[in-house]
Amino acid sequence: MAIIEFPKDIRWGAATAAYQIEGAATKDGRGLSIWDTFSKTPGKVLNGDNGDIACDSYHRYEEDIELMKELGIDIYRFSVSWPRIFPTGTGEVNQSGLQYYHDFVDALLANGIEPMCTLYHWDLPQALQDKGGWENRETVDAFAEYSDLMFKEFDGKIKKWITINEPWCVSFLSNFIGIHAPGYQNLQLATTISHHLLLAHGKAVTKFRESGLTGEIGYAPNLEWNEPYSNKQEDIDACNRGMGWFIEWFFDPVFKGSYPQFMLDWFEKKGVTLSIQDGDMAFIHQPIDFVGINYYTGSVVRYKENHELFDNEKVDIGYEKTDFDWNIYPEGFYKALSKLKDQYGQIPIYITENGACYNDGVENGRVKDQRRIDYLKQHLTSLSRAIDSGVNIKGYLTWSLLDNFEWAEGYDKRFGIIHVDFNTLERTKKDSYYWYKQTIKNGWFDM
Ligand SMILES: N=[N+]=NCCCCNC(=O)[C@@H]1[C@H]2[C@H](O)[C@@H](O)[C@H](O)[C@@H](CO)[C@@H]12
Repeated sequence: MAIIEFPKDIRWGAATAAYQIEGAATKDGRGLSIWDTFSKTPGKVLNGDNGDIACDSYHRYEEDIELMKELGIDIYRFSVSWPRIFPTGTGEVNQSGLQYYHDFVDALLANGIEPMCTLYHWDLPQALQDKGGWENRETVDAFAEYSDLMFKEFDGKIKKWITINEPWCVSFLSNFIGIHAPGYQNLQLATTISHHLLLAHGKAVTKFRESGLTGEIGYAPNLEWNEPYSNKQEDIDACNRGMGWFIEWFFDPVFKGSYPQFMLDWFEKKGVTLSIQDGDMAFIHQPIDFVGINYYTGSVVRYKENHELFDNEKVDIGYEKTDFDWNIYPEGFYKALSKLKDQYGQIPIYITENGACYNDGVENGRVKDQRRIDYLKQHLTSLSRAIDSGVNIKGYLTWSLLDNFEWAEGYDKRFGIIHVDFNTLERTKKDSYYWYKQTIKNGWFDM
C-alpha cells in the first residue's frame, strides 16, 4: 500500500458543537434555543431525543480534554451556546455562561490545545426566533452584538473564530427542506435567511476588525461534490445548479462580492427575490483570514425536468454508503477543494468537519469501527492530493470527537471517534481514535 504523508505544520484536531454535546440545557441561567423547542416538538427528532443531557460535556469537559490530550490534537473546534451568554438573545448577559466557557477554554489552553470557537452552530435563542429569527434583520444585529462581546471577553485566549457554521443548513435545510429547526418549508424565507446569515457573518467580521484584537476569523460552509451523470450539457448544468446551492451561493458573496447570477436567475424563475440593502454586500465581501470547509459526501447528478428545486436528481451508481446512507465519495473531496482553489484562490482552508456515521457498539470494552478508519484514510488521501496540488490547507479537524446529538436523528447516528453510552455517559475510545492518534503522531499513515 502507499504511505500518505502530511506537512509537518498541519494542524490536527477534532470538532463538536454546544447543543450536540453539552447538555445542562437549563443549568446556570442558560436560555432556551430553537433546538430545545424543536426537539421537544413531537415527530421532529427520531425517538423524541433532545439535548437536555447529550454527552453532559458541560460537567465532563475535563475528562473530554484528557481524551483530546491523549489523542494528540493541538486544536479543538467547539461552539458557544448563544443562549448561555444572552438567555434572550440580547440585553442582559449571563455571567455564569461566560464563566463556564472561561473555565473550559482555560482548561484547553492549560493542556496545550488551541480553541477554535464557532459562534453560531444552530442553537438560536428561542426569544429571537419568537421575533422572526433569522428572517428578522434585528437578529443580524443581535448576532453582531453577541460576537463583539465574545471577541472582547476572550481576547488573548481564543484566536480562531468561526462566525456561522454551515449557512446552507441554517437557511435551506432548516427553512426550505425543513428537517432542522425551526422546520419551515418556504424557499423565499430560506433564501432571505441565507442572505441575513452572510450579513451576520460580515457584521461580526466588522466588529472583530474594529476591535483591533489579534486573531483570525472565518466562516464554515458545508459543501457536497456533484458529478454529472454524463457529459450532456443538460446534466452538466443540472449538476452545477445543485453544487451552486452549496458553493457559489455561499462563496461568491464573500469572495467576489456578489451572488452568482446563474443562481439568482434560477431562484427568480422560482419566484424568489433577494432584497439586498445598500451596504450589505460590503459587509459580506470583506476579507477573512480562513475558510472552514465541512465535507462529508457527494453524488452523481443528472437533469430531470421539473424535478425538485433544480430540475435534477441524484443517481445511485452504487457508491458504498455510511450508516447515515450518505455516499462515500472521497474523490469529491479532492475535486471540491481543487474547485475552491481554482475559483477563489489561495484562501487558507481548515477542514473543520469531515467524518462518517457508523453505529458500531462496544464489545468487550472495544469498538471495532474499521469502516470509519477506512473512510478517514480515503478522505485524508484526498486531502493529501489537494495539498500536493497546491490547495492551501492549514489543518484537519475530524467530526466528531464524541458520539453526540445528531440533530433530527437524535442519538441514533454516531459520528464520534469516541463512543458515548447515552445511559451511563461512559466514554470508550474507538479503534478509529487509536488510528487517528497514531496518524497525528507520525504525520503519515499507510493506506
Ligand atoms: N445526503 N446528504 N447530505 C449531507 C448533508 C450534510 C449536511 N449536514 C452537515 O453537514 C452536518 C454538519 C454539522 O455541522 C454537524 O453539526 C453535524 O453533526 C454533521 C453530521 O451530520 C454535519
